[in-house]
Amino acid sequence: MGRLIVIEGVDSSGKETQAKLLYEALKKKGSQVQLVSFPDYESDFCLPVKRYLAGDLGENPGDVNAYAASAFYAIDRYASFKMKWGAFYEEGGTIVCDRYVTSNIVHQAMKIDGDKTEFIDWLCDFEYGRLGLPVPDTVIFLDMPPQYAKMLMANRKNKITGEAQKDIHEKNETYLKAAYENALHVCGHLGWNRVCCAENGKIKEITEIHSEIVSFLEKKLK
Ligand SMILES: Nc1ncnc2c1ncn2[C@@H]1O[C@H](COP(=O)(O)OP(=O)(O)OP(=O)(O)O)[C@@H](O)[C@H]1O
Ligand SMILES: Cc1cn([C@H]2C[C@H](O)[C@@H](COP(=O)(O)O)O2)c(=O)[nH]c1=O
Repeated sequence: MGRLIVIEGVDSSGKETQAKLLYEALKKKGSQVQLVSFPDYESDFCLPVKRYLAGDLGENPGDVNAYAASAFYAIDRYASFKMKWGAFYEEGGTIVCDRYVTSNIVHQAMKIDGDKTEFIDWLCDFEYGRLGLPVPDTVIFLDMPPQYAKMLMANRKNKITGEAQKDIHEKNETYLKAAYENALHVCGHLGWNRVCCAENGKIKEITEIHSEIVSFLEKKLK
């Protein structure tokens, strides 16, 4: 088996940026490494996710319950594993993943009122246990508080349509704040590795965050 490193965080926290930099750094060091990203918008298996995010099942994220929405994302993930990176991982390759099952834990578990343990247990059993997706070796949580993520999101294009329009999660500030609060909670609870992305009232430089991730991994993988 290989190694699975997940970069997690709320919307526009810098995951894609940091996952790419980490992938390039590992490749430069000679690792056998593949960069993977979820949702896999290029895949046909992603259609239910795209339609959910476009609001075809309701404009409010809560219009699709946590179990149904998680299943959409899980199908997309399963297809990606089978078709794009499972064999590489099983032969010992390193996967750097921009979002993973952990995104369902951040963005779907928050739809459950009160204690989320039962849902998270169900989800982990479903995706890791029943679907057979690998459990991450390391989850790096980019802690970008919502006020800063909002600034980074402002000028970005929609990843599905390439236009300015936001998806149903991105345009719902209440949802984004609740997702962040839930992320902080599960990060502590599930032993994810938190990297602070803002300090003294401003967002840290991309290179500074990257260096922190690299030095953390160097210590962990020693
Ligand atoms: N530390 C940073 N400082 C300034 N700009 C940043 C920083 N990190 C990322 N950005 C910029 O913010 C935007 C969002 O970054 P990125 O796409 O990496 O986030 P993301 O978490 O992958 O987003 P999404 O949740 O939509 O997948 C991009 O335009 C990126 O260049
Ligand atoms: C993989 C995955 C994602 N989500 C959520 C998180 C975001 O709000 C959207 C789309 O992601 P993007 O990176 O901003 O394009 O979907 C989720 O709820 N569950 C998942 O497994």
